[in-house]
Amino acid sequence: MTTIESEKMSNSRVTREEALQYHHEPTPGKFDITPSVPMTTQRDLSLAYSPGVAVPCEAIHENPETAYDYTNKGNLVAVISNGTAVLGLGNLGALASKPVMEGKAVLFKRFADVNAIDIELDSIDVDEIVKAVKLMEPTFGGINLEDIKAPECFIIEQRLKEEMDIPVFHDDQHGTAVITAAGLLNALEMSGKKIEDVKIVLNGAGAAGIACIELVKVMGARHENCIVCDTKGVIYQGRTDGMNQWKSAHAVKTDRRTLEEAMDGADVFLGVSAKGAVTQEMVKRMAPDPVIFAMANPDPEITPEEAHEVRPDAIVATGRSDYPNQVNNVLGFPYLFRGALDIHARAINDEMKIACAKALAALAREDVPDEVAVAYGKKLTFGRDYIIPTPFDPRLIYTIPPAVAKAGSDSGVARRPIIDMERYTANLKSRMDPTYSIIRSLNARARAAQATMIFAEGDDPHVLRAAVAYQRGNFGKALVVGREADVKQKLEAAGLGDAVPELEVVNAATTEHLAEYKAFLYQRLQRKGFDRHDIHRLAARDRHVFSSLMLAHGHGDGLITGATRKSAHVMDLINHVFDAKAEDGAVGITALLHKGRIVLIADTLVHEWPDEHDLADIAERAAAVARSLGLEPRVAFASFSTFGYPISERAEKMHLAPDVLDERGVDFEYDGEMTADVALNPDVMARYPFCRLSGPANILVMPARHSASISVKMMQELAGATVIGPILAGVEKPIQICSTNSTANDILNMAVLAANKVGG
Ligand SMILES: NC(=O)C1=CN([C@@H]2O[C@H](COP(=O)(O)OP(=O)(O)OC[C@H]3O[C@@H](n4cnc5c(N)ncnc54)[C@H](OP(=O)(O)O)[C@@H]3O)[C@@H](O)[C@H]2O)C=CC1
Ligand SMILES: CC(=O)C(=O)O
Ligand SMILES: [Mg+2]
Repeated sequence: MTTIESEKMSNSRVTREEALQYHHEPTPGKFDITPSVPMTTQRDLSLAYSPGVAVPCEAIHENPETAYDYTNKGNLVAVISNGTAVLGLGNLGALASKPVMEGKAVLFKRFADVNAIDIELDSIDVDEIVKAVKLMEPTFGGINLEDIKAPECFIIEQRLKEEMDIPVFHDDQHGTAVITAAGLLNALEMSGKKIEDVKIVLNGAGAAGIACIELVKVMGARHENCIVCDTKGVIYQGRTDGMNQWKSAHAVKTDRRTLEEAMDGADVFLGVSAKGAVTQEMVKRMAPDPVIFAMANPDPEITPEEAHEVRPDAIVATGRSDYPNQVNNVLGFPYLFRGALDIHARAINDEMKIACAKALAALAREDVPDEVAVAYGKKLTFGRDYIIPTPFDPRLIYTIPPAVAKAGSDSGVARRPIIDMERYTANLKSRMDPTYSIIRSLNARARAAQATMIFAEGDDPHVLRAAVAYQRGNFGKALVVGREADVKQKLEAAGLGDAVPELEVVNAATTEHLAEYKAFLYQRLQRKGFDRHDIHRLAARDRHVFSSLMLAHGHGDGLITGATRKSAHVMDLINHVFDAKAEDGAVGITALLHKGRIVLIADTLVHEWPDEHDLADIAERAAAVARSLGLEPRVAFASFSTFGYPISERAEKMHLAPDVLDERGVDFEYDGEMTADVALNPDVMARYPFCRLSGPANILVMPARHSASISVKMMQELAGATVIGPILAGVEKPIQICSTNSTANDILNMAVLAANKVGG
């Protein structure tokens, strides 16, 4: 299987139902707004609203620049569309463009920590749109125009730039042009050609097309070497049909009239037009080592498979995330605005765009760090399948905005230039939520493991959704335990009828291995009061036991269960097949993800009331799990007392546990006992200068299972923390016990964790 095939398979199975469900749950749409200040007391109310709010109002009235200090203006961008060119889908109107605009807003946040709000304007009148956007100037630090069709977009952007004192940036024009320029620089280097010499064909003379060809010409491409086409074919000198001033500027003297003729001998094809606009016949006519950027969304002008079939020597890029070489403005707009906002820019000018393109091109040539390779499940090296950085590259956030900010400062559009670039870069690094990269690494490792996962509870719709997602996400094979008719009916009811033929159902009543399983179980339980009748009942009728038997016999690599029954009960059943008790060394560890932090809580599942030796065992197991997640462990033995005060019989074991680890000579940091605030808050920890932890704890070993479990549930319910686990460590095979209120996504996360254990 080629890289392209495997890469495409891993992500492309997005069904209509999945896309609609993604947009519907947990709440309709793709983002929420949360306050960043306390808003609980009467005093908070007095500060946030009347009378306190009057003070910043007057300050801003006196000095408008202080709006950047006292409001969210400086980190707020409006994503504005009228829906006249929604991706390559055409004029869907303002309302139907909202999912794309919400999506762009989420990408701003995810990739560059820029707050963005979508605004859909129900108008095709240029004057009306200009007026509406201009009136919003006080609110925003920048304006990102999106999916507004040409030629109106050119007039709207130009007028707004002239009339507004904040950056106005039409992403489809300049975002696309910047990324195209970056990709093209590298692709031409690969094919050993010079931009001054190459023959370029551009298909699509709209927002994206005109901006791309202009930037490519600024970079050195010669006017006479560039042929631009639209729906009417080649834009030649003297053409009158379907023309406008922006197209006319790129008309050339030529006899060629069709795209097919234009492609004859071309070195580069740039497509920002529509699905399927390019045929294999056209591609065949291109020059050796052709560069093909088929960037129409959601479907390209020609797929990489089609292009490579007839031209194995082609360097191919698309706008999609499921092929190598994603030339998409997502690599630009988050970082261009981050850099622009951070210097309180008045505009995003050409210097900033060129700096962005050059920085992107340079980043793709750099050695790709292992963490990126792990996240993508393969080593990326500068070459035909890697001419541009991948959108999830964590280096983008601290590489591109500094280049943009510097260019903005040097070219005079900064209200507040960055003085200390090193410090700025360090701030950008710490700005991004580290939990993203951990989750991505877990996913990548799970994909590499290709584990066959047993989903024990095939009668539960959440479990079925997770099993389908596991398989469609290319993590491996999902085996669902249940009755075929029942699984089919539940899948259909969940809107996943098309997944029925994909999932393998294992029915205990009809499996060929039942006799083997029963013999194994009888061997284990015969001296524990179980007769052959009991064994049959357990093996054939209890899906937790049956699934555990499958796992024990290697008929699956990992087991996911517990979504329908209480975990303690499920643990008892699993213990019939595996040695997963406290005395066997089993430990339950739950990961809490909240506000960019990951904290492991242990033991949330197995030890009811551990003594100091058990606590030391738990710490060791948790430290190993932390390392497998890429965290350097810092263990705190949590208590209601800190370093011996107040004295209490209940806290004594927490006080003694570090001594046990001292004796064992372990290779990670630990200390205690201490309260949760000492463990987690560096300022409070600083009151105990002798504390041996070098930073806030990322593992809290709890005094008992009840306190561990209560803490997790409180963080989940009160703080909205994401919970992964409990991860069952210290058991021979990967088993994950979900909770009864798990969502399909929680269950999928558990399967990913189990697959990570299979991968080692
Ligand atoms: N990968 C990326 O990052 C980006 C990709 N795009 C994609 O580029 C495409 C165009 O977007 P945008 O410029 O905003 O839209 P516009 O509506 O502004 O322009 C569309 C242009 O494409 C031309 N066109 C449409 N269909 C064909 C066809 N079959 N053959 C030749 N030309 C055609 C139109 O011709 P005419 O003038 O004759 O009507 C027009 O010139 C979309 O598919 C969009 O998804 C856009 C931005 C970023
Ligand atoms: C990517 C993008 O902005 C588009 O296709 O319109
Ligand atoms: Mg767009």
